[in-house]
Order: sequence, then structure tokens, then C-alpha cells
Amino acid sequence: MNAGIVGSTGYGGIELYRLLANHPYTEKCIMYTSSQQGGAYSEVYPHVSDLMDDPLRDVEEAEGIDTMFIAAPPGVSAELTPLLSKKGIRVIDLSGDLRLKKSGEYEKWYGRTAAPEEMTEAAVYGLSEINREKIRNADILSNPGCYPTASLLGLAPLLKHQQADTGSIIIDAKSGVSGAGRKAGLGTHYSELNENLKVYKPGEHQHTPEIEQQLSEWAAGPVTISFTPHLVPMTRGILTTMYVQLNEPVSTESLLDSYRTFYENDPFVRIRKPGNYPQTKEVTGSNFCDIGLKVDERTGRAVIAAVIDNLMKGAAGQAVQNYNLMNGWDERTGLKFVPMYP
Ligand SMILES: NC(=O)C1=CN([C@@H]2O[C@H](COP(=O)(O)OP(=O)(O)OC[C@H]3O[C@@H](n4cnc5c(N)ncnc54)[C@H](OP(=O)(O)O)[C@@H]3O)[C@@H](O)[C@H]2O)C=CC1
Ligand SMILES: CC(=O)N[C@@H](CCC(=O)OP(=O)(O)O)C(=O)O
Repeated sequence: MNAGIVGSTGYGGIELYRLLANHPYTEKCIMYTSSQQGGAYSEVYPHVSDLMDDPLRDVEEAEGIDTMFIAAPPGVSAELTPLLSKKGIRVIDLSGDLRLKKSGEYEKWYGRTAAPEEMTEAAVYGLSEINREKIRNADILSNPGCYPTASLLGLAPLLKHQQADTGSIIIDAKSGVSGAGRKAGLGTHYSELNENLKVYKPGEHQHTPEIEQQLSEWAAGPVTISFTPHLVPMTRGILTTMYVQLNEPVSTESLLDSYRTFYENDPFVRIRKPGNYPQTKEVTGSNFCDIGLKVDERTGRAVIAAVIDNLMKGAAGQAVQNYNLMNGWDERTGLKFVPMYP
């Protein structure tokens, strides 16, 4: 099986290379660029010297590829996916281009022209644990956003079991700076970021409709959330802390039991014990999503904490998990990493 990476020079691209280089069923990995054709990949990333010195190529020349991973800014996949599909190449898109199904939503939140409707319709939303059966048959896979992955995995059991007051959901999210990509601007300059913490895009972040779309499907009715992301001075990691009013009283122990049952066949979701809340460092470099929670009996709210590595379960890791499912392989193939610690 041969794979290609569009956007290979970015953070999502280099993380995909790290995974595919060790993937037993991927013979070749071809690296594409829109700006640095001809140069060796190891010139962009010297840490892969002697491992990947192949020249970077132009995607227009793509051939002999079975699956193309697209890890490029918004708008690229909307244009490229129809062309690749026509060539019979399966697409796994890490951007937000194919995630929003409702007409007008992409234009509203991303401020640009949406992909052709038939592409968005054909794209399967790749939240692996929830959509496994559809993913197995996908030719176009839309990989979830980093914040939506942590938020949705943390909320799925409550929503699917109709235990949540769906008008009450607050998601307070924090991300490491690699989430902004390699070419991020001034806001990610060391001296702006170091010893600092800030809110950005409260109520207007592009992942809001993606989370609402999935929650509404589970709740079988419209769900509106309050979603506030924060930028944290660390390289990798996302922590989402979610506050949900419960419909009926339930104990922490019993809610944790129902989460454990819900995810019992999902090797990458780990549910913590009562009183144990996951930390971003505990999943770094791995494809795990770790979840801890407490029912605050005083307020009747569940407080749920979910952590992921934004470049792994939030991007390249989940993309490879979906690649495995699409090819009928064990979904853990090439992903059996113990998290890096400390
Ligand atoms: N970073 C993260 O944690 C996550 C990122 N994502 C999404 O994945 C995508 C990639 O993000 P990330 O790797 O962080 O971003 P980066 O900015 O690090 O890299 C993006 C890469 O895209 C390439 N690119 C730019 N313009 C074009 C173009 N017109 N055509 C083709 N390629 C282009 C660039 O490489 P070159 O100039 O060589 O072509 C660049 O290296 C984004 O859509 C992002 O939103 C999703 C989940 C998490
Ligand atoms: C820290 C940080 O800046 N994170 C990025 C995540 C972007 C992303 O993943 O964008 P799409 O999934 O929409 O392509 C952001 O908040 O915009």
C-alpha cells in the first residue's frame, strides 16, 4: 500500500510521516509540497536525515498512491479531493473542509467557499470510536478537528444515553501551540506565549458547529453549546473540561461505570478511576484519549475532563486509525505507542 502526504512540511504532515514510516502495511510514503518542490524532505526536517531524504513532489504528479492524507490549510482539500477521487485515490482529509454537512455552515464559520456538496456528502466523519462501521467503507474520510475529538469523546456516553440537559453544555478547552500549525503568526511567538494564557475566539471558533452537529445527532434535536478555546504555553496537548447539567441524579461511580461500558471495545479510550483526572502529559505522543469525571452533587452537574495529544488522536493518529479501519486492518496497527513521559 502506498500513501501520500499533502502538506507534508507542516506539523500534521511530519507527524503523519512519523506514523507511516513505522506502519507495517505502508510500503511507500510520498511527500508532497505546494512550495518546496525538488528539495529533500530531510532538508525541511533534519531530524529525519537518512530516514526520509526523498525529494518533495508536486501533488499534480500524484500517481501510484492508494491513499492521500491531506494535512493542509482550509480550502486545499475542497479543491484537491475531487481531482484525487477521479484518479481512484482514497482521501483522508485532516482539515475542516469536509466536516460540516449543513449547507451554508462552512461558509459562515470558515469564511470561504465550501467543497462541492457531493464531496461533503460522500465524506464520512472519522470519529473512529463512534463511526467505525461507516469508516470501513469510506473512500473520502473527513478526520475530526482536535477540539471536537476530545469534546465529543468526553460527551458521547452522556448524550447517547439522554442523560444531559442539552441546553446546558459548556466546553472550556485548552490547547498547546502546535495546534496552530508550523506557520502560525505573532500570537505564537515565544515571547507572546511564554508565561501567558489567553482565550481566543469565544463563541466563534470554527469547531463549534462541528461539535454541535454531532451532539445534535446523538440528542436527536438541536444542541447549542458554549465553547471557549484557550492557548497554553506548551507544545502538544488538549484538555477539554466540560460542564453538563444532568437530567437525573447519578453518582460519580455509576457514571464512570457507564463510560467504561460504553468504551469497553475501544482500545484508545481510557476511563480513569474516581478522583483521578487525566493530564495532557499522560497521553503525549500516543493516540489515547483519557477521560475522568466527577458528578458535583451540589450543582447537579457532571464535570468531565478529556485529554488528547492534538497531533495524534487530534490529527495524524486518528487519521492513521481511520486508514487502518478503511483497509480492514487492526485499528491499532502502527499506533501502539506508550505515551512519552515525562
Ligand atoms: N496542528 C494540529 O494540531 C491540527 C491540525 N489540523 C488541521 O490539519 C491541517 C494541517 O495543519 P498543520 O499541519 O498544523 O498546519 P501547518 O501550517 O503546520 O502545515 C500546513 C502545510 O500545508 C501546506 N500548504 C499550504 N498551502 C498549501 C496549498 N495551497 N496547497 C497544498 N498544501 C499547502 C504547507 O506546506 P507546503 O508549503 O510545503 O505545501 C504547510 O506546511 C489544517 O487544516 C489544520 O487545521 C487538524 C487537527 C489538529
Ligand atoms: C491552538 C490553535 O490555534 N488551534 C487551531 C486548531 C485548528 C484546526 O485544527 O483547524 P481545523 O480543524 O478547523 O482545520 C485553532 O484553534 O484554529
